[in-house]
Amino acid sequence: MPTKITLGAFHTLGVGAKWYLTEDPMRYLDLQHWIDTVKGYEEAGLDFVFFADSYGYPVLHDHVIPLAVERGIQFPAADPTVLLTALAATTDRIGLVTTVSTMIEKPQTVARRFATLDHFTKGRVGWNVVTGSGQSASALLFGEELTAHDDRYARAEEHVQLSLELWEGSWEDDALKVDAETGTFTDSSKVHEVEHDGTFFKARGVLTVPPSPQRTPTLFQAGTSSRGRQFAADFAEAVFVAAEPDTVTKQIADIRDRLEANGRGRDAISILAAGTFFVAATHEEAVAKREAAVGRTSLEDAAVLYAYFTGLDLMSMDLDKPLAQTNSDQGQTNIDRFSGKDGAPALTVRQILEEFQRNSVMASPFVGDPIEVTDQAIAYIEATGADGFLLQPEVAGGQDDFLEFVLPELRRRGVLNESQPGLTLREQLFGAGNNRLPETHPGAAFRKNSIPA
Ligand SMILES: Cc1cc2nc3c(=O)[nH]c(=O)nc-3n(C[C@H](O)[C@H](O)[C@H](O)COP(=O)(O)O)c2cc1C
Repeated sequence: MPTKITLGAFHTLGVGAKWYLTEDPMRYLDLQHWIDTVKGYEEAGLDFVFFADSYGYPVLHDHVIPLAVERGIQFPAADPTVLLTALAATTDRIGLVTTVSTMIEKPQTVARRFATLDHFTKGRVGWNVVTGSGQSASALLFGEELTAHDDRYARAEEHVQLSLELWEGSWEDDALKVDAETGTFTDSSKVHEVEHDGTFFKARGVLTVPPSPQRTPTLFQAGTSSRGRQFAADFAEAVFVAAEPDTVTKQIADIRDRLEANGRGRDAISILAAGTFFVAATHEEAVAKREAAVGRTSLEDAAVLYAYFTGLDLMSMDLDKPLAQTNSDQGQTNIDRFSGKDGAPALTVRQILEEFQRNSVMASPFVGDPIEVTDQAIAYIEATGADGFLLQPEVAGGQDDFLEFVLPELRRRGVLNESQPGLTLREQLFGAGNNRLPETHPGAAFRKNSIPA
């Protein structure tokens, strides 16, 4: 068990899956709603809030699936990087993490935006690096061919390498002078042009944003395919996983083995398991909440959702047989999850649809009274080797239940990684003083000076 459990809250800037059960489905476009929500998380003591993002939406046979548009399934969604500046201004200790895919924008753009956000947040920003869910849609939107799954990771690798070089290698720590007497703004001998001539990107020049508190934003990652886990072990500092406990345990052990092989140390990544919580004063009330949140997802809706994550059309397959296709350039995690890999049984197409109806891409929820669920949560952390939870939103409870019932009990037991004022996000995850990438991270090799972090 980690010394302390880390907690984050998951959101998207999209309409929620069960929007029809909520009072105000459009509040996701209301800035004040997010300011109030995230302020509430900060006051409750969460370590970070995470906004998932993608340019994608459900597509089959090169066209948006009409049912996705009609029912609001992974569609529509707005851009969360724009939201982070407002949250930077209205919070002062919670970590602010969002996704930018390495498939859309160039490293130069991403590096500049996150360096700016790192200043505005005083070092509280994190970048969730993904190769992108809903890839068919975003490839079509940008007028490109769909890039093969593992090639997307090759591009992600080069993207992050160049971004790291821009963040860590452009400016020496003491390059900025701002000396009005001499009129010297920057010591030009301490600003270096980055040169890169790669397969996917080319660059010669400098990052124009002066050094920020973390330099490199805290790097998150979320794809758990085999290629994704290697990418995590190479670059990530925090990873999101979402699967049943046995699978999560194997994924975590695998990521930590790969970390060790890379010389980064088994604890170099904070692994956060996506968790859905239905908690109430009594067990029975909690079960009733869970039932109330099951929603009206039809098998057709579930198939749309599955197509979004995998590109596979389950409705065209034999419902009583296992998946007719087990490779997809769209996303491998939710195929591997059901196709008998890692010792788990292969599910039939009907069982997969039913599982997506119930839990979508998430694992089964925690359900019970506050003591039961706190015990379950701690047992989960001990069994899987995860470092904490990424709390999922739910219409009938979810994060609110967790904050009301579980958080106080975890706090009473002294197992929380209490969020501290004045720390960067990296320090929040790895302890005070760790505001910069550790020397064992590949990004450290780009530093031009030897001033310790
Ligand atoms: C908790 C969690 C959050 C995720 N957030 C995003 C996201 O914001 N954007 C995205 O494109 N993919 C996100 N993913 C990952 C995708 O589901 C998908 O696995 C990945 O983009 C494709 O890589 P893979 O083939 O290695 O799975 C998330 C996954 C998890 C478990």
